[in-house]
Amino acid sequence: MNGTSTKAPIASSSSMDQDCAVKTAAVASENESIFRMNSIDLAAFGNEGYEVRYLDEKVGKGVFATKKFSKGDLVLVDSPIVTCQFAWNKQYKYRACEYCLRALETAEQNVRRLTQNQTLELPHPECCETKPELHVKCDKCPAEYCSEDCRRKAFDEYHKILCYCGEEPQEPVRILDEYWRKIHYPPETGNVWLLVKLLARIHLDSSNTIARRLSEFCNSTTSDDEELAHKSLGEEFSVHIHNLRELVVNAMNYPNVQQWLTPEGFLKLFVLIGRNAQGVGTSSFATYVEQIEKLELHPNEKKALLDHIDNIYGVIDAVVGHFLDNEGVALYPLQSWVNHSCVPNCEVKFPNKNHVVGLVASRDIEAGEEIEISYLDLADMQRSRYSRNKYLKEHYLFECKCPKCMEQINDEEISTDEDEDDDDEDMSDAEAEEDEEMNN
Ligand SMILES: C[S@@+](CC[C@H](N)C(=O)[O-])C[C@H]1O[C@@H](n2cnc3c(N)ncnc32)[C@H](O)[C@@H]1O
Repeated sequence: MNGTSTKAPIASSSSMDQDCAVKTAAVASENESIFRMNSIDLAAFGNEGYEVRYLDEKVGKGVFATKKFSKGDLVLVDSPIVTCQFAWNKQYKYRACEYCLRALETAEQNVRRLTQNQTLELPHPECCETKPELHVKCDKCPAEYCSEDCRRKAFDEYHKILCYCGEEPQEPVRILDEYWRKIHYPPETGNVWLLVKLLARIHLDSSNTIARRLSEFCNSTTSDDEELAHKSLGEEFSVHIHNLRELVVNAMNYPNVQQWLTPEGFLKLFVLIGRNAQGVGTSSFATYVEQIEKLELHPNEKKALLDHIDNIYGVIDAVVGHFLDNEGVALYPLQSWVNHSCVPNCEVKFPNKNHVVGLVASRDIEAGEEIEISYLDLADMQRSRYSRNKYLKEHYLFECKCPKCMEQINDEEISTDEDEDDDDEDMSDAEAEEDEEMNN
């Protein structure tokens, strides 16, 4: 799922056989030795409001409402296995909790940085939810956390083996970080750190729970009928994938993760993340604005306040454009089973202002309907059917059959200008260096 957007639907829920609920799915393809899907007790993932069903070989699993939801209801909440901030977002000093991505700047610090105006003042400071008094740092590296709880969880789950432990430029994880930034320019949609953190978690997890969970994600690099191949299998990526693997091997060469360090295993893990990860976004200013909107003030005062906020957004737009939030990516055990539609019934939100994801009904949903989100961001959703599906095929290995795509099925097969920008995440070394210099 892209950026801070989401994923969208599958076959329209109405066309789905509502009796197709299979509570236990064994859907491994024979040759997927590394990631063989175990039998999953899908019923175990049920909840009061939804259940997970196995649909068919092509689509795999999906999540279905078991009760009626009204527009605005929170349908599902999930916490990730791993989260990481985008490399460039961090490089540009967007301060977020290393564990949960909660914004660490106060709203005022946030707008001062984004507007490059160090004298800007925000009224009603009580509306800022940032709690600097709770923030803690790693003893050895620059990692910052929103609370002692996040610091401890990060340390136990992965940080004890990923901490920079100093500023040595030859540190394998630093080299990997620099290489990633050189080949992956904003807007970022993924991060090799998610993969590294995942390997660290597997290495440190004596109960093998993480490795088992990994086997539950769809992970093949081609579609079932082998007609569609993931974009990262393309020739233009082969050198980068080769180099990234070597750098990850240097950093993470632990005996119990070897199966994911072979060329085949690494590629599968890379594609697994691409097909299943969800963008996460947090912002202390946006949270502040939400609280401001709830204030009960005299109408004139409220209007003046909202005008002031509008002006600030205008300046931010002129200075940093859309590069507004702390942004990153996370891998969710349950939310990643929600399929895509170009006319989704749920929106992805972050109700706790951190990496906890919530799906909120964007319209009324009937019991039995499939829960669907959009894997495309708002701008991409406006593209032609051809453009939307080009992206979905290359990144998610399916062609969308949602009502909107079916309605547009006879439209001319034309791409929009944005298609040409599809590879904008890939940057030449020269561009990256130039940008890094600007940043320093
Ligand atoms: C994040 S996973 C969603 C859950 C997935 N169905 C599973 O079984 O784990 C994304 C993958 O689900 C499948 N998928 C999602 N939406 C789909 C749709 N509208 N039509 C067909 N396949 C879809 C694609 O294989 C895609 O790469």
